[in-house]
Amino acid sequence: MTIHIGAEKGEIAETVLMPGDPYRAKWAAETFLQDARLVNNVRGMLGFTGTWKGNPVSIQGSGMGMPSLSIYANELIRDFGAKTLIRIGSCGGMQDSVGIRDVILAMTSTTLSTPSRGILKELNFAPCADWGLLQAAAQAAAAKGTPTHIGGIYSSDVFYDERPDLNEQMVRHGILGVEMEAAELYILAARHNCRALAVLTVSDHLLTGEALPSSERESSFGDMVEIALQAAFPDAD
Ligand SMILES: O=P(O)(O)O[C@H]1O[C@H](CO)[C@@H](O)[C@H]1O
Ligand SMILES: O=c1cc[nH]c(=O)[nH]1
Repeated sequence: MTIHIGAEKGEIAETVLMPGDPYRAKWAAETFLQDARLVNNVRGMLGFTGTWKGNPVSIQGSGMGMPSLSIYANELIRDFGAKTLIRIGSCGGMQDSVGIRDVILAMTSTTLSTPSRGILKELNFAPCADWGLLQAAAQAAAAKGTPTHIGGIYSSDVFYDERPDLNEQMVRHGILGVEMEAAELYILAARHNCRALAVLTVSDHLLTGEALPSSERESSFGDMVEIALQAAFPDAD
């Protein structure tokens, strides 16, 4: 048990999927896991543990933004022994070629800052996904036929952005989408010798203004969850 996660030692699996939305955690656990049970409800940041094709899996909400993600990822890694952390998030599309409901696999993430800036100082550290997870997720997405894009994303500290010039530069430099957690997840995984990946579903589009309602962001992104599970356990059948 930690300050933010009420599970007992051993109740969290080594593989953890991390949506920002705790209700997406509940939906994903109830939809995709066998024998899923609630292991955390501190602050309503729901966490569940069950199995997928016989493999233990936890699904723990991270909250929104890198400071919140950092709390949960730190405790999952340092106190509960998590080794593989896969974000299952929503994002805003930033390229014409990226459509609503498409999946983005984040190879790397650009930021203005992260909670790790205090220790990285002047370094422009390049947060990157675990190659094995990325490769397995790409294969899983191709096998499903899900429209999928692989490349760089932008992890922003703000949802309501007042710097359109920054978004313009992201678009110009080929960034596929914007979300708010992946960069710090990748940095923490690197620091603690864990594996991390962000599998994202495009919920809205910065260029077209299209947007899905919150109900769909909570419980309709099944391809993303299956791709994440298959990436974690590529040999499962
Ligand atoms: O849908 P989730 O996983 O929360 O991800 C995205 O949605 C939230 C903003 O609405 C931010 O957390 C952003 O990263
Ligand atoms: O962080 C996010 C998530 C979804 N859509 C956005 O525009 N930003």
